[in-house]
Amino acid sequence: MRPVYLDNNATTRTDPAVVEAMLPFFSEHFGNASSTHAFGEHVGEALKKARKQLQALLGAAFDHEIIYTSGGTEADNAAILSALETQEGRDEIVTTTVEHPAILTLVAHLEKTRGIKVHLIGVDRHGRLDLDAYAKALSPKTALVSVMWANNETGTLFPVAELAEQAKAVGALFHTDAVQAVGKVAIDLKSTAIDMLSLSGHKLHGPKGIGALYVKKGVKFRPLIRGGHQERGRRGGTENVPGIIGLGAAADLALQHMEEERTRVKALRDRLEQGILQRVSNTLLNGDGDNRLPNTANIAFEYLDGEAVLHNLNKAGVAASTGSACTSGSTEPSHVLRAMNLPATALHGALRLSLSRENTGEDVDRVLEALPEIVTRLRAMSPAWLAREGADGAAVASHV
Ligand SMILES: Cc1ncc(COP(=O)(O)O)c(C=O)c1O
Repeated sequence: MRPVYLDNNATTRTDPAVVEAMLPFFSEHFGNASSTHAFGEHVGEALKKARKQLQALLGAAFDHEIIYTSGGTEADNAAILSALETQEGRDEIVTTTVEHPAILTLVAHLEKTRGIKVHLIGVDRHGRLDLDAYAKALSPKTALVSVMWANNETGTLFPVAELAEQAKAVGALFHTDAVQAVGKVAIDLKSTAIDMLSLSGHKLHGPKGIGALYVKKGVKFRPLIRGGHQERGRRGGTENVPGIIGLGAAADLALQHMEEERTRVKALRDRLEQGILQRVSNTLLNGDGDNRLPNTANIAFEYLDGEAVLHNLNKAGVAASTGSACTSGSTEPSHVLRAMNLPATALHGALRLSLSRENTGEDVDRVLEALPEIVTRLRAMSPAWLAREGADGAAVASHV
């Protein structure tokens, strides 16, 4: 049976059209864009086109606002470290408890090694940001605010445009990790106060190992990687030409399909989610019901271990995740779900199903067929579930 892939927030399949666009740049057009001969010139032209394609997806005012990086993690690191250098006299960072480790690991390191004060803003039960705490944390000492556009585990969207306005009012720079949002939601950076934005090719059907940092015109930037004059001196090193061409092609496809795919994928996701919630008892939907990426469903099965559900789903030919790819395999509950204060009964039982434009109604049917039976079987073997049934039975008996 054809495997069903529902782990698109971890990574997506590179679109065949993207691969096709990249291929000539490994062999036929192998030149270095810095070279002045014909081999290099052709590459230079192709890179310019790719930059325009990404600019269009982001709604950036200028194509030189884009700096290519090796992915989302590098873009996040470059943004934070640059802001600390350029924002003289300011030594505080405001971010959230639910960021990706690409942000959280770095800010913890900066706190420890450089004495930077980090304000971690919390979220509520539905993953919504504590806006009062955010407003209170901002001050003339804030160098940078970094708040993700969309959460990788729950898909919850943060109101980044408004948050950026508030940051601007205190003179802080505003960065957003939009790795999960780019290609899935409409973005028009020229109409926002967002100063910097990170993205990653492999989350939007582009290749792995390529990403970008958008830096608004006029915002000072200090390179993370110093070297040659590539990227206008803002990121040294010979360009990953096939990767950049692939990212451009992926951006172009995302823009072409976004409207139509967003509606179709959301309808599939909603049917999947509702189907699970109706068929399986003691399930919790994690994340902001309305304000969410159209492709992400995060559901916790009480009294179960998400890893066991995942393992059984894998055996049924369905690939999904229990949380972020970087932390799966560890038995620790996700930091995002912990920050959301999930009940202890559900904390270990989360399953993330993330769709893409490649999924079909048949994929949804396959999960809806397999999952309820898996949960019933695992619960029948779960001491916690059986103890709960006993406890509920006792409660009903005493009530009667
Ligand atoms: C929200 C978020 N930020 C950053 C990253 C890291 O991106 P990359 O894999 O390109 O380094 C990821 C990838 O999982 C992500 O989901």
